[in-house]
Amino acid sequence: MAVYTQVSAEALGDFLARYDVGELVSAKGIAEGVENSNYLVETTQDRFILTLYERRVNADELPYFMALLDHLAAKGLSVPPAIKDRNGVAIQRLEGRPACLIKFLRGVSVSHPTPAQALVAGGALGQMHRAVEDFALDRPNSMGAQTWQALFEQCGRDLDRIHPDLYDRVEEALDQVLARWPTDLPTGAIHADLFPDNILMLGDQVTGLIDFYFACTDLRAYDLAVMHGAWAFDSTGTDFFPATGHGIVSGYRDAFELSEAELAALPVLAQGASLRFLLSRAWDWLNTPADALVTRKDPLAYLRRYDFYRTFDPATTLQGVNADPFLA
Ligand SMILES: Nc1ncnc2c1ncn2[C@@H]1O[C@H](COP(=O)(O)OP(=O)(O)O)[C@@H](O)[C@H]1O
Ligand SMILES: N[C@@H](CCOP(=O)(O)O)C(=O)O
Repeated sequence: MAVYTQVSAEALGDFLARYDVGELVSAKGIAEGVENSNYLVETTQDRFILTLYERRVNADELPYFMALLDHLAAKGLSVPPAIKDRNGVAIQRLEGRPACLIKFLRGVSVSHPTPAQALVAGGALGQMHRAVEDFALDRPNSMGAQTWQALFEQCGRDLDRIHPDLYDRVEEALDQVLARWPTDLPTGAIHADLFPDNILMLGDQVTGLIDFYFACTDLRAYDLAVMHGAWAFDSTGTDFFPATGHGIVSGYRDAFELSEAELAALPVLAQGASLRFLLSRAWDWLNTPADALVTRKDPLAYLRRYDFYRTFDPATTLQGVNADPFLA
């Protein structure tokens, strides 16, 4: 459960009084998520999400995220903009943390996406990339390829407390991936964390894209690679579901464009994405206080994905499987 900051009823009542949203009826901490504290807030008028920003979200960067959400919403995408108070202010403070009241979107995130759901989800990413072609703001990727070596060194030999040889494995993998990291592919605003838990769906329809707090300017195809890894495996990273992986890439291509160069780079981008989530999960695994109300995510599930993508990478000597995981 991700509730790092407790919000008292009194503080929440005072906070809501700044808005035209009615009176507080109830507030419940939301179990899902690992980065921020989220509450489902019900008032006499509507439901809202209350987010208090923790950990990796820098308060100075909230205006970028809010501008991106406003831009996407203005283009007709189903994303949740922050509600503005009576003075037009969206970014507030509550219980000592930066906080926003966010539009509630219908839908649920699927745990076992079907190929049909992957197709529409990949399409939603393509629509997002199209919609930001005229988005003017930039934000460097705070979890991008240039940051992985430092995060690896911060984890250090403690990685071997998670799994014997993990330090050596990651060191070698980083050398391999960073040496081949592409720099000449199209860039734009990317979501960078479009896991199934960040897409709300009803049946085979996407009803919302949420959790844009890793959004940044980076390679568009990297966003697709992140999504492929997050959607096309079981949660342990052991079983690969080819039709789901194909659905993500096909849906994206139907909605937007994917050049031959981007397609060719997907294996190394997916390896890099695997290392990115392996490292952030490993850091959290080693540093989350025992009493935190959050479920830590398994770093090794991304070591398995890395091994999978490495096997498919034509640039390595470790081939041996014929099927292409990205194309049908
Ligand atoms: N705008 C929203 N509408 C409906 N539910 C939401 C919304 N934003 C977040 N949620 C719910 O809260 C959960 C956690 O939100 P998320 O932004 O993923 O948290 P975190 O940033 O901590 O990972 C989501 O899985 C979803 O259930
Ligand atoms: N998706 C990341 C962790 C970030 O959590 P989220 O709930 O904000 O998506 C992972 O699975 O490691």
